[in-house]
Amino acid sequence: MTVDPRLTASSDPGRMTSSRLPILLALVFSSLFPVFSHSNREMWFQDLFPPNTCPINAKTFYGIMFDAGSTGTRIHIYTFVQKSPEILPELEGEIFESVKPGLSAYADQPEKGAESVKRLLDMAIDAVPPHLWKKTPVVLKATAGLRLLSEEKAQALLSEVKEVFEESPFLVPEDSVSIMDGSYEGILAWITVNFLTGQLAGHNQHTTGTLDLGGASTQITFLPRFEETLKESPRDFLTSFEMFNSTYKLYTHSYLGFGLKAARLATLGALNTEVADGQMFRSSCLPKQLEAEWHFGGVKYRYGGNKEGETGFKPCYLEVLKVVKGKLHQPDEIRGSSFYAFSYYYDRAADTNLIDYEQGGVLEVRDFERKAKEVCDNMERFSSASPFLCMDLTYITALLKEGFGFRDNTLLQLTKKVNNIETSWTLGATFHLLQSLGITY
Ligand SMILES: Nc1nc2c(ncn2[C@@H]2O[C@H](COP(=O)(O)OP(=O)(O)O)[C@@H](O)[C@H]2O)c(=O)[nH]1
Ligand SMILES: [Ca+2]
Repeated sequence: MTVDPRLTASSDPGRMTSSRLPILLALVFSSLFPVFSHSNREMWFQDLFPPNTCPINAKTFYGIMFDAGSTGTRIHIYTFVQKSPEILPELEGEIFESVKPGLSAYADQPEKGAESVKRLLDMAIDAVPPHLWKKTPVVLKATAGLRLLSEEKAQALLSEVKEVFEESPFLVPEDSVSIMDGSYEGILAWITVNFLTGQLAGHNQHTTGTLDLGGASTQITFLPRFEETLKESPRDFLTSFEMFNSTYKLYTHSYLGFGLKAARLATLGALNTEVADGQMFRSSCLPKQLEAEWHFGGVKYRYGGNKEGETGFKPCYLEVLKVVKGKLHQPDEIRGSSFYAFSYYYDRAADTNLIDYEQGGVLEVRDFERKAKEVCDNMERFSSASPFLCMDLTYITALLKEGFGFRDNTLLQLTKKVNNIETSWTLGATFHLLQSLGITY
């Protein structure tokens, strides 16, 4: 088990990152927790402090959310602070840590998988003060990696994790360990991003759509502005979701098997096939002389370059096109909009210096294509980073253009953190959890 440096490099593991969004949170919590309790536990030394600064009145509460992704497991420990009964709570910060590989890699050793969760949960023991353990909910939601496993193997992993939770001192709600429905993954990430950018406060909302590219699945979510989109979209792509006293009618879909790593297998012709012993999968998107092995979802694959045949962007694009062309719904409305994009969109853009690793940045769709051409047509120069770099960039280009139907000049805001909080569905999920438990002081 190793710590994923890309996820932790900027997140300063184990240390609290602070993000105060008082006005926004005031609005959020007033609707999240409509019955607001006004405590009157007065202390003799309250008079020594100016109003609202008395430390004894500051109440802190926590929410622990695990993201069991296909490539790694992550813990997000959120802290909320209510400084006085008169002021509404603030999102104080997040502690974030991750481990690799993901739970699905332990399909045949569920106890070992649960152990990786336990190690992360130990961080929460240190982060949350003992007197709040019992009031702090802990939840794990698994995504595409577990969706792709057999029901039996997935359940074995989930029940081992449940045991770890039950042995912990935290509050374990019903259904605390589960596989999340793909549509929630998109909705909750959309809630996180639009909450962190302040778009969910007030009525004049200019929300932004979100694009998440995981290892095994990919999500697109936005708030449709045109009647046409509502009429033309498949019914199961439209979901009503209530949060912060508003109802959002969102367009969202999770495409299973279209995550970056699943797409590698699909391009190699190895997805959903019985892999024969010693079978070799070749692609024009890989360096000519390459021959190697790759483990994904508990299966070993042998792959390599087109020794004799063509390599480079053109043949690679044609290969990748087969994976996406005609497979995704293309809502007209998104062609002219801009989107927030994170996860592997961010990682690959940062790997190739299209954006700064810490700051992120704004790109056009065509920037990914330009970079894909540069890498694929000079494979020797780039293959030391990852032999899959050409395939990944070409897939991202094809997914955006031919899959979703974005224009060359569609703007993508590549973001890993907003106000020091990870742009992950986990914050949206924590709001939902706190709302359902009615946790408030
Ligand atoms: N910065 C950041 N990146 C994340 C987080 N969660 C997942 N990722 C990224 O998501 C990608 C992997 O997707 P993963 O969640 O394992 O696969 P999925 O199960 O298909 O969604 C990688 O690019 C990770 O860096 C997070 O909380 N913060
Ligand atoms: Ca994910």
